[in-house]
Amino acid sequence: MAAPVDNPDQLITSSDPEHPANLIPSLCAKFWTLGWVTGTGGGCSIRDDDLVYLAPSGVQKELMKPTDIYVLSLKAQDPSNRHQQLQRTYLRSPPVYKPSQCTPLFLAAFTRRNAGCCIHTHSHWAVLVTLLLEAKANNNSNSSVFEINNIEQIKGFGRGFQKTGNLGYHDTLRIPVIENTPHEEDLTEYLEKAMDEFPDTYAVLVRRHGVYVWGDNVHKAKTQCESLDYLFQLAVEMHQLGLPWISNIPQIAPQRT
Ligand SMILES: CSC[C@@H](O)[C@@H](O)C(=O)COP(=O)(O)O
Ligand SMILES: [Zn+2]
Repeated sequence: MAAPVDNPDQLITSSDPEHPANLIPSLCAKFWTLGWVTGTGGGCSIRDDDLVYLAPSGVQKELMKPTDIYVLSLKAQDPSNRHQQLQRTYLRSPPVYKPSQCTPLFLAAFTRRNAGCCIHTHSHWAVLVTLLLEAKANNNSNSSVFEINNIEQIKGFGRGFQKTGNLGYHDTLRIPVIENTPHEEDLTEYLEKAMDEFPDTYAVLVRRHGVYVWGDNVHKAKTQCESLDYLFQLAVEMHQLGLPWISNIPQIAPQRT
């Protein structure tokens, strides 16, 4: 169990706009304008070394203040109890809320991938891609993975956990899809299974729900989430035009004189 902090509010008080307690509200306000966290859905969590900063549950994510933020110690969590968030201990809790239902999913990204930030969106494009995959499955294709290649924005993704560099233009980006569950925290075991099966993925789609995207730090989580949303929108529009997501186009050798 983490030692109690003398003044818990110190953990969320800073004039630095990059402090997680300031950054979570400002990022969520930006994400709201993109339709990623409207109607209280979606959210974002940041890890700074051992400290994890989390939003409350069921609040308008774009109107949050630093004083609404929860803080917990990662190493103080009981791994056998990580899905039962009512028994989780927090270093700092706001007086009137419950912590986000997404907490165990964010913690999975922090503990299993050493992520520094995890974003959950309810983006229409993410949901539509999972619906298209579901519809395609009726035509005998695999509905549990989204695949796309030969699109420039794929270069916005890291190669994978503990690997250096980014994917290349001709690489295939693969994002696993898990089925939705009535309660958000029950997604955790399926998200963890998808992480095991796709060790290099930085995202997991949730059917008819949205997507979880993480990165080594806030910058990487945000830019990967933006790249992914761009690709999901493109994929939906490609489908409407009858264009395939996977194409076998020839690699052009660079002409250097
Ligand atoms: C519109 S309710 C959405 C929630 O059930 C959940 O999916 C979600 O993304 C946000 O959960 P929250 O507990 O408010 O952080
Ligand atoms: Zn959600």
